[in-house]
Amino acid sequence: MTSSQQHDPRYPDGRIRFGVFFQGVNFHTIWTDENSGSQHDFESFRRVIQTAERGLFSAFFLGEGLRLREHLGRLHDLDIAGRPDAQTQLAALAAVTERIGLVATQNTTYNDPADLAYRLASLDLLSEGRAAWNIVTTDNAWTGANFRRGGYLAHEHRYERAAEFIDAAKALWRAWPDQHVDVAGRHVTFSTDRVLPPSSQGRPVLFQAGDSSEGRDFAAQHADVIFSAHPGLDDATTFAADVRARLLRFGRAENELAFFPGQVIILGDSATDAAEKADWVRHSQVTPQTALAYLEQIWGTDLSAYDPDGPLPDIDPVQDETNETRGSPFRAQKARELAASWRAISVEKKLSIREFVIHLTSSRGLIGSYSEVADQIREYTRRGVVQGFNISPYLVPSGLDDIVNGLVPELQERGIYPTEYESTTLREELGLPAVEAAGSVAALESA
Ligand SMILES: Cc1cc2nc3c(=O)[nH]c(=O)nc-3n(C[C@H](O)[C@H](O)[C@H](O)COP(=O)(O)O)c2cc1C
Repeated sequence: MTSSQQHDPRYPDGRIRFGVFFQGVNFHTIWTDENSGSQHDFESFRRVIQTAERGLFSAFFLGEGLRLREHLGRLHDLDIAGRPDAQTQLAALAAVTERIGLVATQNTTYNDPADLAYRLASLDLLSEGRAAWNIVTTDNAWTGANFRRGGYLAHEHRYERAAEFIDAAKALWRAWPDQHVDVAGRHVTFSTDRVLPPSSQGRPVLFQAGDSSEGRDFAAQHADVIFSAHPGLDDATTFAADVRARLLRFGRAENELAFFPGQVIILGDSATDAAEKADWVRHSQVTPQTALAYLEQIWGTDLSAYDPDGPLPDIDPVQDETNETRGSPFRAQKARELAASWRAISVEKKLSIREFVIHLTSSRGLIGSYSEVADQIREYTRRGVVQGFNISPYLVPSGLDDIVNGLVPELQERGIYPTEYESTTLREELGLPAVEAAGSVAALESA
């Protein structure tokens, strides 16, 4: 493709789509701001989703965080303090919207496929073809502690189970009107009938979020959309090339999988205005206590005696897994290495604990005036490396207002954003291929 081309020919409509993303457990949303709503109130989510729909967003997307982060008996100060169950919330939101997609993140490690497939099919049917499932394998034992099977699965077994799980769910979704499904795999075993007809989009759209080689293979084999943590232009380009090579290996076309990285967008009337806002956002997200809690995930020990405006701790992490922050994705043996590299960066850049955590967690994002950010987004559509951004608002419920009121019109003027909803189902809205008709496969043989 030459730079004179308007967009990548593999994606003829050349448009970007937006989703709005609520992280599972995080300190991204500034719930402490006086203009923020409550993370329990329907009203917060109603306002966000209706603003997103006014801005023609493709999807409202919930991450899954079934436990709060806890370290040495203390909860993280800015983590959201629990949120209503995803499918209940999305079912309620389906009733106050008409076109926007509804995405629930649900893990394959602790759920059971017949039950989850049924619940997702219910949301899909009741929302008239707007449901999607973001498939994750979830890497921590603390989530497992919520479930009867408990515990934790090693990485390779998580993806082995995920593959059986998705095959079983797809078999159930196809088994209409009157087919019986028997599954007898290593991880998944059940015998049941499908009880619901397919929705107008056939089955829920499948997103996937997992970044390891196994995770990328899983997406290349099974997903319709990959939700990535690679939002920067160059990073997104390298990531897309890697995953497209995998798609070809699994016999799928390069454009059969849409790329939707998470993204942060901070807008201002001028570049300076946006930079000032970004600075305020980052200092609001990373409070002194959050900065210490962030380091405690790696150091594995109480750092409350350290000054957040002083240097990083010169002690080594306590390499005892029982001290790990519950929910931390880091394994203890990597902590010492990571701590040494963080210390080196902070010394080189002369950063205090708090400034270092801000530096580490804020390297991403599209920040600028409305027209600058619209031009940056045009570059993504030219390269064809992302088909959408899953935008995390830093304020709820007002965080999408400037995007919908100011950025969307700029993108529409450039011809790179929809000007209306063109379809009634999420699958069509995202330009994804149709799924095979229900009833086409009798049953899944033992996996
Ligand atoms: C962009 C992105 C978003 C994710 N969101 C969630 C989430 O909301 N809930 C969750 O339990 N795991 C989430 N995960 C983590 C995955 O479940 C997975 O456990 C983790 O990435 C490890 O898998 P991997 O080794 O393939 O990367 C997310 C991962 C990525 C890359």
